[in-house]
Amino acid sequence: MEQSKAVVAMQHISKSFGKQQVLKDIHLNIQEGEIFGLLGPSGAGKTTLVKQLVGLDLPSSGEIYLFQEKMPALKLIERVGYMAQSDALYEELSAKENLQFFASLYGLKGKKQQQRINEVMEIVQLTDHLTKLVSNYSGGMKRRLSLAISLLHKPRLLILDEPTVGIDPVLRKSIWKAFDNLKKNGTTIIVTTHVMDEAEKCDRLGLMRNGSLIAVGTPKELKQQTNSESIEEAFLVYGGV
Ligand SMILES: Nc1ncnc2c1ncn2[C@@H]1O[C@H](COP(=O)(O)OP(=O)(O)OP(=O)(O)O)[C@@H](O)[C@H]1O
Repeated sequence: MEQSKAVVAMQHISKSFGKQQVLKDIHLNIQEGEIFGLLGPSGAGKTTLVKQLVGLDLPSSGEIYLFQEKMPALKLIERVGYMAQSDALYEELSAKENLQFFASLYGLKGKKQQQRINEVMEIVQLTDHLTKLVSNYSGGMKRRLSLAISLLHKPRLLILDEPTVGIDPVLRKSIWKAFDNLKKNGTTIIVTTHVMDEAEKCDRLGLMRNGSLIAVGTPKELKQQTNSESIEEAFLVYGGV
């Protein structure tokens, strides 16, 4: 795959915490407008990998380029939207106040801010709960609010760590529809997931196990190469289980 135009290029990324090597020589390019899924069991290193991508942590070795610029680079922040695995919300504030706070960090003010807040809340179907205190939100609602916040500044690259945990299948479907719409506008999306039906919706998947990327390909390719009926089965074949 062509590296020069890649939105994300990871070269020989390794990460250790003390003696534990958590990422092992990861090499991966992701192109503009792709929905790329990172799939792997708990502890495989998915969160650690996306943290290196957004610059929340530095790899022990290797290089990361976003939009052909070497990370870490502060100016890339405005092009990247990140939704962490645990919600970083102000519980004592309303959803609207949370959105206003994050929007102002991105320099969104006045009418434009209000308009964008309405747009992102519509995407996640929380419009009717705009003024509710976050402490009164359900777990799934908090996930959706976090997603709305990550969309506020219209990032070109969206990195989502298990965005649909605690969200029921109907809403999950509508959120994936929103991802498809963002993709159509050229947004690149990286999503970590445990959910197999979500994995099937990705353009390409990276299968992670024990800190290594053991296979990369479209869901169809991964199944064909392993003679598998499902991604789950393909994963087990690649993992040698
Ligand atoms: N700050 C840290 N210090 C020490 N070890 C860490 C740290 N962060 C992650 N690890 C270790 O790195 C390994 C990978 O963790 P990571 O959270 O990346 O996995 P994951 O694939 O995202 O798992 P899950 O699906 O459960 O979120 C685990 O063994 C974890 O304990």
